[in-house]
Amino acid sequence: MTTVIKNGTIVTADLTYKADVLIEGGQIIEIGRDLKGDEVLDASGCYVMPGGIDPHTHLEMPFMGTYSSDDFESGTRAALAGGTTMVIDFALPSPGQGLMDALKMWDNKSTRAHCDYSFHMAVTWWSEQVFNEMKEVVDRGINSFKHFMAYKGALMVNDDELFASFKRCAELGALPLVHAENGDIVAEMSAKLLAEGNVGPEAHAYSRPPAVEGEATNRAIMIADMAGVPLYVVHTSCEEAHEAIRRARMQGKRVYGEPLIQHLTLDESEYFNADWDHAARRVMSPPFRNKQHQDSLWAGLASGSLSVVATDHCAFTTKQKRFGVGDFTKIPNGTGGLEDRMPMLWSTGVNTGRITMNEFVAVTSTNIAKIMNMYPKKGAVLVGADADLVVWDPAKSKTISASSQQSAIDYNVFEGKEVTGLPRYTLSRGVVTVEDGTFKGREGHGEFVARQPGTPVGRALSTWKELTAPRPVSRSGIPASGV
Ligand SMILES: NC(=O)NCCC(=O)O
Ligand SMILES: [Zn+2]
Ligand SMILES: [Zn+2]
Repeated sequence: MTTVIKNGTIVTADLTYKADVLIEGGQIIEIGRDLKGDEVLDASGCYVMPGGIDPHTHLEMPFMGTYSSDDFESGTRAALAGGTTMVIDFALPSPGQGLMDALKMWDNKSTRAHCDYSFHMAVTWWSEQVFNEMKEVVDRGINSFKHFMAYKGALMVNDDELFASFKRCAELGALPLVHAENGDIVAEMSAKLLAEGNVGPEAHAYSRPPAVEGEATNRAIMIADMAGVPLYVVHTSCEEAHEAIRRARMQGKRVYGEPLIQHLTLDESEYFNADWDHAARRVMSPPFRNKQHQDSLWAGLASGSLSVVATDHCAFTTKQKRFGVGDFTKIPNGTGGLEDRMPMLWSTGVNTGRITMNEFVAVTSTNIAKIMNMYPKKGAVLVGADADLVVWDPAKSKTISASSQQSAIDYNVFEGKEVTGLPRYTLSRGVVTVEDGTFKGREGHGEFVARQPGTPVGRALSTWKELTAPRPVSRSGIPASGV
């Protein structure tokens, strides 16, 4: 059985051209003019693009005394509805728990996925066991390790642990990721704010100013440089963090920055809303920033100093958010966005001229596939690639509303936003999962995507670090040992 996508314009990270796409066995088998297939999908007036890849989700994650409410079923359903065909979720060992043990838990949760998925492994504590298990994790096809520099007393790791883990990543050809906020300072500022009676959700933003993120981002970059490993900074939200990434990249350091669609399009005024629920629903770390920071992030996407756009989808219901009434530090941190990332970025980025269509494909899919080492299986419209595709109708509009969303939560942080640019079809390995807003996917269709260690960039950096490593100077006459 073959499927052909006809009459569309293919848009990749570097090309825009008219051609049909023929699919068989879940893969693209031919790209050309006047192709024929058993099933025909009409893409007239549409762009045919690699499906989105969200490199940062937390589905059914235990966090702050509860679990995020979207699991692999509702989360990946939401993803496909918005044109995202793959997610990379975080396997999160609790401190003291083995990595392989945590991985088993994530293997179990993910059996319900509608679309393909992969995992990052979090390093939430450090020991010989963690050191050893990192190799087993890599052998299982997980080549990226996340470190929290925030959430003191819970997930946070210190600089010595970061350095040890980053060096291990370098040895294994893996990529370290960081949540870059100075957790010590956040803890102290939070305690002071609470003591002064600043208990509402707005105090969450006061407790995590841009300097907290800029400092940690710069520190992580320098530690990664000393460990000789590339670095991926998740949810880059402000100029201070972007500035550290930009400077590092201009110095030749291999650093990637990941803004979220939330930080690009929503600002700190949300926290000053008179409705407690409205503000608390938007509590996430780092918090939303002002317009100047948003402009910085957009400029980073246009200039290439920031590499990808994610969601950090970690959705809590209003009831869960209310755990923090009277104490903002107890509001579960996180927001949703899986269904809205692609339409929101297209509407606020491509339709406004802030980024091109090709840049859109790069930051939502292709760059992610390359950085995470699964290109061109994912993130490409090429013969042999998986047929994870979105047929994108640039004229189709809707108003975002919780009442019509796939996510399990009872609100949407983008409520009321008008978007123009939506999927006509979303295909997961050749199977139509969404057609004109109707979900047709199948629970359990999603497969784990193994990612090998050793990206070209990681290998180049290792070669350079080895070439420039400190070496003893050989001198005649004086024995090196001093004897
Ligand atoms: N970002 C956030 O507030 N929640 C999810 C966990 C994390 O990524 O820090
Ligand atoms: Zn984080
Ligand atoms: Zn996250």
